[in-house]
Amino acid sequence: MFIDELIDKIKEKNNPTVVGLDPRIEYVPSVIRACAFHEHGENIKGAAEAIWIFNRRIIDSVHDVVPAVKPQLAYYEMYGVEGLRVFDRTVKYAKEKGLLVIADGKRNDIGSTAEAYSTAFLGKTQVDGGVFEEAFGADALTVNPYLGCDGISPFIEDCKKYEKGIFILVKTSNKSSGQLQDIVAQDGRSIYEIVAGHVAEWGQGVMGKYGYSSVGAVVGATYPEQAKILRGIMKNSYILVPGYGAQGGTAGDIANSFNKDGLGAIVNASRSIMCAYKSDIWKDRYGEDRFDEACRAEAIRMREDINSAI
Ligand SMILES: O=c1ccn([C@@H]2O[C@H](COP(=O)(O)O)[C@@H](O)[C@H]2O)c(=O)[nH]1
Repeated sequence: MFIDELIDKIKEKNNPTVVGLDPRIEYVPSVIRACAFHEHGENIKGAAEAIWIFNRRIIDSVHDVVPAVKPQLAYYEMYGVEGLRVFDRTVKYAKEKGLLVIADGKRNDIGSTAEAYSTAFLGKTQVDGGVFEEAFGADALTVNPYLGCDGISPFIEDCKKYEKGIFILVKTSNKSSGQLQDIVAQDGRSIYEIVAGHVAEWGQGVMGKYGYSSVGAVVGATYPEQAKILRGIMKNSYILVPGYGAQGGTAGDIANSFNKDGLGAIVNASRSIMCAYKSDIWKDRYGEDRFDEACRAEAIRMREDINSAI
């Protein structure tokens, strides 16, 4: 099941972090861009090709360091159909390299449409006469809880049926997340605490061998105090922690998302890894041409940083 596989890989690599693949054409080194534009034209197709090569080289450089990657759908959808093709190739390539893939799509809708979203990312699509085929075939998906439990159930059913995982938004890392999530709504509890209670309950039917559920939560690194409360409410839920690095979250900030067993959370970094070759730490050692080596160096630095804090 997803959560056991994730924990096995975290243990094997001694690394509770995930590399976010949120590519923008301006992150791609100029030589790769020029080559792709020359071959495919200076258009969306050329940009998509350049991004694919960028992603592939990042995956090649970090696949033995991290347990998983987290491509964010928006960065592929912005290149239309060509971008979605790159998303698909990226998912397949990462899996070939032994990585788990967490698709960050924050999907949901009314039950029937949630079911279609779940089929697209976690389940199998019925093609013809009972033949089923994986569409995107991610290992896990981020999910929005705003529609309530009938929007969540289809994803949980697919977690059970296909051994997949979901991470439900509980307390997001952005500045205005408190505008709705912090509203005190019931018995002195905030909305994020109430959602966390549901996440804990929804996860009960999908528990793995380590005592964690394949139904996890998203809690931003930028809210360490809230993370402490949430860790207490969702004792068996794995927490996906975005906001480390580019958004200012530090290793100290993420410590509250972990349990005493050193498990319970996986920390994401996207821009700080993808653009490591431009950072003050690595730019003098690795130029544009060696951007992939800079990604690897930053992924290793992040692993050490996080491990030293938990
Ligand atoms: O609360 C949330 C939920 C998701 N994200 C996503 O994580 C990455 C963060 O990227 P960085 O470059 O490391 O800041 C991105 O895909 C977000 O959409 C989040 O940041 N906060």
